[in-house]
Amino acid sequence: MATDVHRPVTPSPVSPASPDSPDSPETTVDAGSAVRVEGLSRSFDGRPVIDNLQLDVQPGEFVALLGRSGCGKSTLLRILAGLDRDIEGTVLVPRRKAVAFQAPRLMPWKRVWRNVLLGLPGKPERGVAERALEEVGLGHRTDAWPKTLSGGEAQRASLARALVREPDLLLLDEPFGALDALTRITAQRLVGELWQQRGCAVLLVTHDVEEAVLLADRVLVMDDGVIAHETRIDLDRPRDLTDPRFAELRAELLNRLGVDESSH
Ligand SMILES: Nc1ncnc2c1ncn2[C@@H]1O[C@H](COP(=O)(O)OP(=O)(O)OP(=O)(O)O)[C@@H](O)[C@H]1O
Repeated sequence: MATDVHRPVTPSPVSPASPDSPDSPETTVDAGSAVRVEGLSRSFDGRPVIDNLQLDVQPGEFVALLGRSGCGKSTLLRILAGLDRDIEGTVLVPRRKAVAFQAPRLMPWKRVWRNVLLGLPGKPERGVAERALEEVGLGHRTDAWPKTLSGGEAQRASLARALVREPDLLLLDEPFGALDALTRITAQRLVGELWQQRGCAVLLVTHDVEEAVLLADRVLVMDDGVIAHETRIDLDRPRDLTDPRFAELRAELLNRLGVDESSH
């Protein structure tokens, strides 16, 4: 079980008053959490999108985040990634974190391996990128230009770029959203395997209830600016989509999301 794999986590705060800094007095969260969010609020133009939200993610835990469009999932993810600091409340995350978005965001003028190393501190060697690309099954495209990659390959390159950071927390914002159904299944399987091998915590934002039940230890539903519901996925891995319990959990979550299954 991946939850047995616990990496040491050095939580670091993300807040307006204290950007990532080991000296911050807010670095007092116990190392038993990969993410700790307390009283988080974020407004846009006076309209609260996140409103006094609490969240805890354990080291090595795979958490999926569902919620209707516009409920604030990506906003929460961006805050956890440290990309949005205009917040109230406390956010503690490990220093080693990485994010992958729905759009792979590769620099077209850099070869794939250089994209993978982009933004890494120091002078990482090509071999670091090669190993990560091998891990995601893209070793044969190390020297390719991004524009020659398929959608699925570009998404793998984006994942490799996240993995070279050796994250304790991997933040995924609908990483499979733009992929065709078959490529998506392969990519989901890959993420599940990488997570089990790496033992990092994952927070996956998705619209796909089945994907959430397939991959996550725990599925959260966001509504009205808070985590309104959570479902623990008590299924062994690898998960069997034909298991009646799988269907039950899927139905429960669809119900929470206000989706009528009969019209699905
Ligand atoms: N920079 C911004 N300025 C103003 N409003 C914003 C900004 N970013 C997000 N919002 C608003 O905040 C709300 C939440 O957006 P967010 O992208 O977090 O939703 P989401 O749940 O990820 O949606 P989706 O599932 O459609 O991707 C939306 O109403 C959006 O318009």
